[in-house]
Amino acid sequence: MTIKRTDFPDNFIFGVATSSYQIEGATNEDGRGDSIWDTFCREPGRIQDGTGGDVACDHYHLWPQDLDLIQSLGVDAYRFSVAWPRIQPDGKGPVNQKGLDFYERLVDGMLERGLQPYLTLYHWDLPQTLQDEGGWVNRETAYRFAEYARVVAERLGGRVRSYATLNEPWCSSILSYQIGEHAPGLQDRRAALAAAHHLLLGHGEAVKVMRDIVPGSSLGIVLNLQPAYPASDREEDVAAARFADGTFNRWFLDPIFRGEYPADIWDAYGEDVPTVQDGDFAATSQPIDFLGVNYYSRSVNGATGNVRPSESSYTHMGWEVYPQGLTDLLVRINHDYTVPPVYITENGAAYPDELEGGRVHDAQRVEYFKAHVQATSDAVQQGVNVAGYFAWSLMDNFEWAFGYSRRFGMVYVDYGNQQRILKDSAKWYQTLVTRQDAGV
Ligand SMILES: OC[C@@H]1[C@@H](O)[C@H](O)[C@@H](O)c2[nH]c(CCc3ccccc3)c[n+]21
Repeated sequence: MTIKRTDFPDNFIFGVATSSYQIEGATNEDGRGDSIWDTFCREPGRIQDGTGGDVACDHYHLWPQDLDLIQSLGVDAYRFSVAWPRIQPDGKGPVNQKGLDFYERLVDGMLERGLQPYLTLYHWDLPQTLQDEGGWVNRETAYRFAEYARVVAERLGGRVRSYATLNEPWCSSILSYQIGEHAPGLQDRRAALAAAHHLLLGHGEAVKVMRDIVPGSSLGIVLNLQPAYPASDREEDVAAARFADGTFNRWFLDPIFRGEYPADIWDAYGEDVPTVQDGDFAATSQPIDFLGVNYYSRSVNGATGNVRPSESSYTHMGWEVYPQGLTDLLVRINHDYTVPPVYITENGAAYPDELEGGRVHDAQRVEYFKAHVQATSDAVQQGVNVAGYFAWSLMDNFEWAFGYSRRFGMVYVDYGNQQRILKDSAKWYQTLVTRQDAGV
């Protein structure tokens, strides 16, 4: 039975998602300051294809046509992010009015087209000047973030009703300061855990500030959550899965929804645990109006490392296609935590798309979306309050350390001429969200 729009509540939101650094380009235009990703991309070897976000999808100039494209898909909402370095080129102090003007025009463009703006304040493009002072490892950055949030909310508050503070603090801390694959590319677990704490503190401080400026708006945070399954029921495999669940998921869910770090992981981290000051957990765990969940895949954990089930299929990122993991994850967080309405703020897959006669037959991506939209519906049927689903991504874009070598878009981007071409998956999504028979 093919999933249909009517399998969801009438007020369920379907959308598409992007982020500033991945699509905008124009990195030196209208007063924008350097971000840590501009710096990172200039460091040889950091990006697989040696590229950066200087041009990307040239969305900074092509945004009217891109909003037309989004509107043509028939979606209800558009999840985008604001580039902090466009708003405060030095990360603090003077505000760049041209940067605010751009996002004001962009948001007005969404509203004129009947698209609900879902704004993310921080999707990884930290102003370089703040990194020069320690970045998220420096507790002060949390307060600079709250000041930035104030500036954005004061300008856009009358138009935007939904704000996510952070996109994936796990990526902005562990992947960036411990694993080192993302900017600023450090490998220091103590630094990473300090960064994670200050990101969550910044989230809390920003929510506090925004409650007064945009009363009645929906404030939340977006987490990448990855359900962890033991490779077998052997004790050491079960322990490995619990540790993975702890470092990936509970290390962020607990301070937000319980006002504490999980004790098992806190103990495992030993000397590397962050300095927690009085009042920090009151900030990190203050009430929010939604939780954004970015889901792509699961992990299967064994005592000697992750396992790749041979019977599964894998995306171009090497991630297992496992839609059941989305249902399991949503049911689990709904059971283990007192959560507000949940949005799937990102879900999608990269495949090596081929442009053939002006079309892209991305059958695997269509199947991926069908299965995961179905998995979302299954969670709703099991009582989880899921309020929306955003496909990652609207269009192919800069895929961080993979550069342009991975295509996640439901719309193909020919970077040679910046043409946008709807893939079959965009057409499938259009039939789903516009309630036509999803006969495809
Ligand atoms: O990789 C695809 C997308 C990125 O383009 C988005 O900017 C970012 O929000 C995003 N997050 C994830 C999941 C993060 C993850 C990290 C480590 C392991 C598995 C998944 C996938 N994506």
